[in-house]
Amino acid sequence: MTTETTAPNTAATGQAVLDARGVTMRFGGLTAVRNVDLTVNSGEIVGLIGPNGAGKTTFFNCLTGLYIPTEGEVRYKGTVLPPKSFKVTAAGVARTFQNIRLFANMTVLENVLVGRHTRTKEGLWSALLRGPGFKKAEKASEERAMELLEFIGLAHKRDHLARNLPYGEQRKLEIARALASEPGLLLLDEPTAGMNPQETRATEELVFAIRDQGIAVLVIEHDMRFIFNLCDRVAVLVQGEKLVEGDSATVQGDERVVAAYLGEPFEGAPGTDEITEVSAAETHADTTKDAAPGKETDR
Ligand SMILES: Nc1ncnc2c1ncn2[C@@H]1O[C@H](COP(=O)(O)OP(=O)(O)OP(=O)(O)O)[C@@H](O)[C@H]1O
Repeated sequence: MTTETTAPNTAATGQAVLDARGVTMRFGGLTAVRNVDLTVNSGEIVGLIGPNGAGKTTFFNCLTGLYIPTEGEVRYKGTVLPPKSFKVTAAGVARTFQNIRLFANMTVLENVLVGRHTRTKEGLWSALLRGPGFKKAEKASEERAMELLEFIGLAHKRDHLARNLPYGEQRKLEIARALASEPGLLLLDEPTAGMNPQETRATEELVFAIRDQGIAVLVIEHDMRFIFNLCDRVAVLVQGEKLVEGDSATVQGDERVVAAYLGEPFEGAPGTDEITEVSAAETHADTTKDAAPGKETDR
């Protein structure tokens, strides 16, 4: 695989913005995420990759308060995040979803304004009475929303209904809505899914521009070219466990990553201990059966 580093990271990387420690998420008997540590520092773009069902989205959900992890702790700028998604957003962590979740019958501008609700202080009465405080806040919010629409290149479509936008623009609008909450960390879940190569390239530039504005980014994506071009660091999840973490070259050169994607067994693979135990138990059961008196021979 070729990698071109199109936009080297000139932003200063530093303090941990996100610090997830020992995150485990179980659903009944299934451990979807097991003891995962991950740090994202200021100025960084970090990628999270892994085969289907590896636990990437579940991990995102643990970071953003949609799930309360069975074990582990998630800190944003040193403070443990509350287990409620709107509080996580208010704290400074915004996200987009794998499946677009726009308000289809609202305009482009209205969708971005919705994203600002965690940043407006005007109360219910002020909003209902549309008093001077509310009007001032509303004007400021609209100005900021328009700035964001300029930033993502959709200002000219402010009054279009979200449902009428082409797919790639809907994805961009989701990003603008997430940015409207003025996050310090943006989590993107498959931002280029369904995009053509030009749209993917434009998204790459957009993510670099977001990083250059001082927002750290954690991104899940299946498009490896996109990930390896974009990210300062990449973590690989396999069967809920972090297998490898490093810069793009390290991860691309790791045979275990290739093997995990191809579904080939490798030494130390997550789940290997369990598989070995089950095979040993099966062999033991077969041996016992073979040795048992009265065993029928194959005919
Ligand atoms: N709410 C849930 N209840 C039960 N099992 C779940 C739940 N959410 C996810 N899982 C299971 O957890 C595992 C990890 O799923 P997850 O969606 O996090 O993987 P993923 O890496 O994001 O996959 P993909 O790349 O296909 O989106 C899967 O086995 C999935 O079936």
